[in-house]
Amino acid sequence: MVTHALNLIDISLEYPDGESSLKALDAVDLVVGRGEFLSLVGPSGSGKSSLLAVAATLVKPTSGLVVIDGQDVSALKDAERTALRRDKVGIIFQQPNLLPSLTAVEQLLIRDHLRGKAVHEALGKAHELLKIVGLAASANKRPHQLSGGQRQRVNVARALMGSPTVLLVDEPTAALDHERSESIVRLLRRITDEFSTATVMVTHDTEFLPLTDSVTTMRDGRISPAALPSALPN
Ligand SMILES: Nc1ncnc2c1ncn2[C@@H]1O[C@H](COP(=O)(O)OP(=O)(O)OP(=O)(O)O)[C@@H](O)[C@H]1O
Repeated sequence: MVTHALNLIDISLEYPDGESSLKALDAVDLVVGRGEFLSLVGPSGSGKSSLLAVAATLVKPTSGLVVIDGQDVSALKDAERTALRRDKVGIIFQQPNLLPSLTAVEQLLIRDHLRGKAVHEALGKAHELLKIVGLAASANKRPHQLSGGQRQRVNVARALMGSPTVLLVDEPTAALDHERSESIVRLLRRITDEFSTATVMVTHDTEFLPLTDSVTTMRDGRISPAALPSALPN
């Protein structure tokens, strides 16, 4: 049996809303394999960020299964889920959220440092990743010395430090101009190919969709039927 990197099965997510509840996700199924780059589009409020949060194991679904690398996340204790997230999931948010006082390479090392791991082990990897994202010459620069696009590249490199199987990306180009946006999406394409990550990118930039392998459309908390292959014209 093929194990998919990310498998969401019949996921529903309800948020309390006064007396009743709001269904942010409604019976969503999603499968992403290693080396696959999927883009997630849909109107504001359709559930894209909620879906990423559930896939990232940051939010527990009301019902349904999240399976990462063959492991059913709902069966895990809190500490085990945190460990799975750390080891298997890379998350790239819209805003890089870099620490102002740290250099680019230190941004990549801080996680291992906080976990009490010897930083010298990670140093080689951090420099290698900065090279991959095109920042070899900027390893010792602090965020204010970097452009918006360069900061987002540090963000991408940082997400790769844990060698994730699943890479979840929430609107990585929202704060960037056209040229920098395209180069970030091209970088995510290259990373997906080179590291065989299962990459899911929420985006409003429809012009970059051809750089991804497939497009999934959400509407009112559901995967829109138009995005299903069976609904496409023959
Ligand atoms: N923490 C929360 N508590 C209550 N309702 C929420 C919460 N987060 C999201 N929602 C609601 O869930 C629905 C889906 O929101 P979500 O942020 O997932 O949509 P989205 O497609 O990512 O939107 P956008 O493109 O604007 O970021 C919306 O109706 C939203 O108001």
